[in-house]
Amino acid sequence: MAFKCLFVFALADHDVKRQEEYVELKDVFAVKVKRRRSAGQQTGGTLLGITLFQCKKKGLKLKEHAIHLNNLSEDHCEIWFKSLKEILSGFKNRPKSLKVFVNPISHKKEAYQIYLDEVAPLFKLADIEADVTITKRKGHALSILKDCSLEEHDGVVCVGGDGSVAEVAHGLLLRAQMDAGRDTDSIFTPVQAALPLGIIPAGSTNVVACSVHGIRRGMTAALHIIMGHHQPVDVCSFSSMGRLLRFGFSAMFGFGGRTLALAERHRWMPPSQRREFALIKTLANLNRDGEDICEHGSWQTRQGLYLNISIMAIPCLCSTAPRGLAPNTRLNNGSMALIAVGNTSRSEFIKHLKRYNSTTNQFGFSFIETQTVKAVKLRPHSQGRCADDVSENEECNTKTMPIISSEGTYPWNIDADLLEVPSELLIRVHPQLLTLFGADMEEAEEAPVKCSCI
Ligand SMILES: Nc1ncnc2c1ncn2[C@@H]1O[C@H](COP(=O)(O)OP(=O)(O)OP(=O)(O)O)[C@@H](O)[C@H]1O
Repeated sequence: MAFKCLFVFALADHDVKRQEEYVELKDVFAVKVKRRRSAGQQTGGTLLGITLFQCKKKGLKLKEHAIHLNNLSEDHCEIWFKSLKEILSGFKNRPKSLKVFVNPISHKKEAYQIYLDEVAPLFKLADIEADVTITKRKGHALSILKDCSLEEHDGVVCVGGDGSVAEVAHGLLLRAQMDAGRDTDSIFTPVQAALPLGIIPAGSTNVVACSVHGIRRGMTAALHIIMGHHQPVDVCSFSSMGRLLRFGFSAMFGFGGRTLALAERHRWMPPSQRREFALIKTLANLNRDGEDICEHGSWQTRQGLYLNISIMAIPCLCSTAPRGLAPNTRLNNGSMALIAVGNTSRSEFIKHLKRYNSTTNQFGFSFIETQTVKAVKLRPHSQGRCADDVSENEECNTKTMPIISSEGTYPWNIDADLLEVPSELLIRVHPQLLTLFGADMEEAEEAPVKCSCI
């Protein structure tokens, strides 16, 4: 639907010229009557015309752009305002009511401020009702999503980092299974989430937001929600002993799981410091886990010593891996990337890690195997493995250190969240199980490859 505007403007030499410009109404998300008011005046004021708010695209960024149409007639402005409002309210997928979860402790504790500064004013402009919960503890969003009435909402929004996004995505999907009467204590076929999920990135890595928006920007994320841009994504389910543990987007076992477990045990440290500490210490104590990996299809089996195993349903873009932790998968190609890093020397492993930051293929090593899979069963083997919190000077002795943690479980890093799993884990991909508010990254231009760390 194209909306034709005629602008008349005065040039510097006072020569008046006419110039025609077009605005497509599908790019407009709000309309307001414009009035001049004195300071403190809440109502009334001198009519100036109407203002259209357009969503403009520049590369991967979305920006708000105001177009003022001057008209001093109350009657004309009222007709225009009402007609435009009616057209805008007819656009499919644009939410009118949202359930919003804000994690106040994400990253530098700035999630609520990001919401207030960058998101809430745009929601207000677009006449979107937002029911905001500031989460009080881990699991708070999940417990609300299990019980609350979702009928009056058109979407759920999470303002936070990957841990928060994973919790809200899991909550939405779990709720859908409960509503559909699925038995999650069995290997079941899950149903899709009832509502789309919007992500306002406010964490430290934001891999889900970056994978679905291409960039980390509150305004872009908010405008994708307001405009109702839908992006279906594949989701994994993680089950052990026939029971669903959770839904998620990515999992790491071995180096990735152990680094997170160690970081979690040093929660008292500032976030970036504890991540760096855990990374260095796990590298220093680098050891190999014995694993069986069965891939789906004809269930191919691999058995051996591995340093790390990653299974990812989405590319997992972030600033430290601008092409993604799993550049060989897509948001909704119905499969997962399995990346198995076999036994090698510490220096070769570090070379592989460093390549995530560069444009060189991080998987171009003889000790790495990548596969495209629909399901994976991973069974860790009880053989020499170091505990991660050996003291700084203590040598790691694989003969005496316990294979599994004191709780008798193996640490998995599932969407940056630590999950202790007692035995074999079954990971299945479920095509397009969740809809996110975001760009179609297949159509979007490639994000520039920049690197900074490791
Ligand atoms: N009020 C709260 N106090 C403590 N933990 C909370 C609270 N609200 C939510 N959480 C939990 O905090 C965890 C981490 O949050 P989040 O992922 O948003 O931040 P982050 O760790 O800084 O970011 P990233 O995961 O991108 O590194 C989540 O698992 C979430 O469940």
